[in-house]
Amino acid sequence: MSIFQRCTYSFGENRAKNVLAAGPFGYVCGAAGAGDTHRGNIEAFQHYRIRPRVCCDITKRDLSVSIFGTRFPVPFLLAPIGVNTILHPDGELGPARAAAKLGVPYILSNVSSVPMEKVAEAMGDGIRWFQLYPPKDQELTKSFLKRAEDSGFKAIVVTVDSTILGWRETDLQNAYLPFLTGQGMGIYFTDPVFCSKLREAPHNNVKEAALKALEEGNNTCFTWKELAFIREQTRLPLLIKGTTHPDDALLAMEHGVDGIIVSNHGGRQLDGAVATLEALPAIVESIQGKIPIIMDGGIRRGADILKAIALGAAAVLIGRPYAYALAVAGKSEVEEVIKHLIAETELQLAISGRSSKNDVNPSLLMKVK
Ligand SMILES: Cc1cc2nc3c(=O)[nH]c(=O)nc-3n(C[C@H](O)[C@H](O)[C@H](O)COP(=O)(O)O)c2cc1C
Ligand SMILES: CCCCCCC(=O)C(=O)O
Repeated sequence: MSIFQRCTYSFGENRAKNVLAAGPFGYVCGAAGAGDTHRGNIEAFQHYRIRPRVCCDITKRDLSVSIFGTRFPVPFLLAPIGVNTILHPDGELGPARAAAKLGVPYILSNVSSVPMEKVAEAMGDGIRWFQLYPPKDQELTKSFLKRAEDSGFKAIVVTVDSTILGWRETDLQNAYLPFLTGQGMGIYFTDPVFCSKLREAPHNNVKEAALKALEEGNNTCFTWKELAFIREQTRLPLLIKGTTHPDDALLAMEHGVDGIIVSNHGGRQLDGAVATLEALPAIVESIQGKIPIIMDGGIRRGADILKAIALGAAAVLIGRPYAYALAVAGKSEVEEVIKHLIAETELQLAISGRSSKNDVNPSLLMKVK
């Protein structure tokens, strides 16, 4: 089976491929190295099958989940995906508005093409979290965090698996790096601390400004010490995104994080890395329910969402499926993806003989491979 055929309904890669040029399509669909981890994330869901119960009252169904004291209607959020203007002119405003309309939380990428204040304005009361690629400069870190707090973002997600970019062969072949034309720079280029480091305004020399931003994000000396610094700077719930190792999950908790996102960046960073669904149980075991664990990587279907929850995830992130939809027709198509995933997950839950997310536990699954 091709991994191109698993996205919900008709929102998959194929439709995005029809509307995107080779560079942007390769960027979103591509992965690191041979793509083994990207494929592995998706295939891992086939190693588990759902074992439904019957003769259960499934008339009332509740998919809602509470994280950091906020109740979400469904157990998924939209993953941070940067540089959305390569997919659609609305950029991040498309998924942000779709998520807000349907009550699904949206995690805004640090490399958004749209400034975070504009995304916040577009979302109104919609639940939003801010994803940080910790820059080298701590003053810039503080500025990003303050802007996020002032704009009503309710949690900070620090992505820790991408202080250096992976070996992305499709992008290398296409010589494609969208940041150099200023895409994905909406937050950097509007930041006073960042702009004070430049010789001229970013829009007068886009390439130089973008290279400076990439240099900030290329933070190869980021360690637990710098995470502790971030912890001190915000009272918002703090999550790390990008671990698959139980020891790192424990270390993160010791450094005061409030949640873990088990992720390998959709296979875009370390090829050959363990699939996230396979990594999840050991992390659940190590954390012992003390803080919520969210996972992403390969979630394409309602069945995938149920399987991740059964293995201990509090919620999951939807990544590429909404990016493909954005490319096809902007906000309205992102809404369609979200609606389809909600409907499919709810039906899957019911037909499994469960009426609430709280009834979903490892007994729902059978390991088959
Ligand atoms: C085009 C693209 C851009 C991404 N940008 C970011 C980003 O800015 N920050 C981040 O933490 N993760 C980023 N990710 C990773 C996603 O948040 C998520 O971990 C991944 O897409 C999950 O894999 P899946 O899409 O195959 O389900 C990006 C992924 C893609 C496909
Ligand atoms: C400074 C980090 C740039 C990351 C680029 C966006 C991303 O996460 C991805 O393409 O994957």
